Amino acid sequence: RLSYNYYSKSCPSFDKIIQETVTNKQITSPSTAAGTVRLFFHDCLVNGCDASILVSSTPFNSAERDADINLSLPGDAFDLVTRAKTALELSCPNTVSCADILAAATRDLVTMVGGPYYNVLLGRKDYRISKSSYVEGNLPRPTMPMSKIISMFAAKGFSVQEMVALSGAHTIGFSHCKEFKSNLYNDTHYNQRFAKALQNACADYPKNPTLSVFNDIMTPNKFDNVFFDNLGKGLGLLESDHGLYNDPMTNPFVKIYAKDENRFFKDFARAMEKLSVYGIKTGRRGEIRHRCDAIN
Ligand code: HEM
Ligand SMILES: [Ca+2]
Ligand SMILES: [Ca+2]
Repeated sequence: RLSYNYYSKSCPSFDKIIQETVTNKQITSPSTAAGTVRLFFHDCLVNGCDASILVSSTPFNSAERDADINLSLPGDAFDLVTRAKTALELSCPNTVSCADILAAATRDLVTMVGGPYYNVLLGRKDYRISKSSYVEGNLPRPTMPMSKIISMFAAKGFSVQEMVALSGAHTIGFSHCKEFKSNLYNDTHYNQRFAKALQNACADYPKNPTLSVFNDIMTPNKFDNVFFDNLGKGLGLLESDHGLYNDPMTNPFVKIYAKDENRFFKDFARAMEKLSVYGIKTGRRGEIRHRCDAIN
C-alpha cells in the first residue's frame, strides 16, 4: 500500500536525507535537475516507475539504460540516486526503494529550480527485470509525428493536456545536436535567426558529438512557462516541441500555458503526481534493492 508518510516509522529521516542530497548535488552540478527529471520520465514510461532504468547491464543482460535512447541520460542523475541510497542505507538499512528515491528526488529538484511542489506517494518496490529490448515503442522521439506521440501517451492513460503539461519539463535542460540538427535547414517553423544560431552552435557536431543546446534558450535553468512562449515564436528546439505548437490538438494547451504560469504549474504538478504512480510495483512484485544499479 502506498502512502505519503510510508517511511515515517521505518525511516523518519527519509525526507531530510533526500532533500540534503539533492541540494548538495544540484549546487555542485546544476545540470542534475534536468537530467534527473528526464531519467525519472524514462523510468516511468517503460513498465512503470520501478527503478528499472537504474540497473546496469551484465554479461548476461542488456539493461534498459543501454537502449540507444537512454545513452544520453547524464551520469549526474544516476550519481544523485546512488548518493541518496548510500546515505539512506546508513540511517535505515534495507528499507527505502530506489524507485521512491528517484520519485522524491525528482520532485525536490523541480521545486528547487523554481517549479511547483507536489506530493509524492511512497511505497514503490524496485523491479527485478530491466531489459533494453523493452524500451522501444515506449518512449517518444522528437522525429515522431504529434499524432504518434499523443497515442503513445494515451496508451498509458495520459490525456493530450497531460502530455503537453509534462512536456513543459523542456523548460530546463538541453539537447544534443543530433536530436534536432537534421530539420534545421528546411524546416520553416524555426525563427530564421535562431536556426542560424543553432547551425553555428552545432557546426562541429560531427567531430564533437557532445555538443548540445539549451531546450529553453530564454531561461534554460529556471522552471517556468517560458518554454511555451518560445514555441509560438519559432524558438522551440526539437521538432516535437514545434509540433506541440503546430498540431491543432496540442496548440490550445500551449497557448494557455504560455499565458498562465499558475495554470501550467497546477497541471504539471498534477500530471507529475499521476506519472509518479504509473505502473508501480508493490508487495512481492518487487524488492528493496541493496544497490540501485543491481538486482538483488
Ligand atoms: C513529448 C515527447 C518528448 C520527446 C520527443 C522528448 C525528447 C527529448 C530529447 C530528444 C531530449 C534531448 C536529450 C539529449 O540530447 O540529451 C530531451 C531532453 C529532456 N526531456 Fe524530453 N521529450 C519528451 C517529453 C518529455 C517529458 C514528458 C519530460 C518530463 C516530464 C521530459 C523531460 C526532459 C528533460 C528534463 C530534458 C533535458 C535533459 C537534460 O538536460 O539532461 N521530456 N527530451
Ligand atoms: Ca521502469
Ligand atoms: Ca525555463
